[in-house]
Amino acid sequence: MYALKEREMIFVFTGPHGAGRKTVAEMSGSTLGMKQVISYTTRPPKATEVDGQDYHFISPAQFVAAQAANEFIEVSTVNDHLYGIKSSDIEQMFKSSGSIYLILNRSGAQTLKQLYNEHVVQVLIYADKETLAERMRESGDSPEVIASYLSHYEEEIAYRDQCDHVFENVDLAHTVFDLSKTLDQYLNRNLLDLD
Ligand SMILES: Nc1ncnc2c1ncn2[C@@H]1O[C@H](COP(=O)(O)OP(=O)(O)OP(=O)(O)O)[C@@H](O)[C@H]1O
Ligand SMILES: Nc1nc2c(ncn2[C@@H]2O[C@H](COP(=O)(O)O)[C@@H](O)[C@H]2O)c(=O)[nH]1
Repeated sequence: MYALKEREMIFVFTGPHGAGRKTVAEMSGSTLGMKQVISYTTRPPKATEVDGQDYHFISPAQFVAAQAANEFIEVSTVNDHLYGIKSSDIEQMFKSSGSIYLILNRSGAQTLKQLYNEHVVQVLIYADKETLAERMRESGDSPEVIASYLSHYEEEIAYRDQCDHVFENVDLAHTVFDLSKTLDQYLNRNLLDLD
């Protein structure tokens, strides 16, 4: 496992599927100069997804081989598909950025917190169930896919009590503004510590 240096920070975005975690994390991330660590998954790519950008899409056999070689620091199964993060990718990202972010479900967030403790800031992004269903319908998900994602809603929302910050994402610009301001405090705190 990669040992973090004193001022290195990991921001973990969690919350229910479709809440806008990816959208707000990318927007705040680019403003604040944070890099995303991309997960590996055995889930097939959606029409709009790009390999290496949204996920590293790999076969179940490739995933199992990487797991057997102890390459993942965290693995999760969602809707029968495997997801994981490689320790080497975290180390690589820290070579070019003092802080990184990941988008994970609650089990992934929990594992990162256990592994890296005070270096991890957990941020929960949410919207109400009907808003999420509407967003998923708009992006072309079938009723079955929507139902299967929403079946995790309560479980993901219940994690809010263990998160450092919680944002309801209704107005996108508003969420990104508040989020960036909050995360900037952690980054500035580290800069001040350097003085
Ligand atoms: N505040 C918002 N208002 C309306 N639509 C939004 C808002 N935030 C995000 N969206 C849209 O909702 C959809 C889901 O957003 P996003 O992919 O960022 O969610 P996510 O939580 O990362 O979910 P996923 O697990 O699908 O990656 C996208 O089409 C995005 O453009
Ligand atoms: N614990 C982990 N969760 C992950 C990882 N990569 C993504 N995710 C989360 O899984 C669900 C499903 O993702 P989807 O893209 O298929 O909708 C979602 O909550 C992701 O944030 C990971 O490496 N570990």
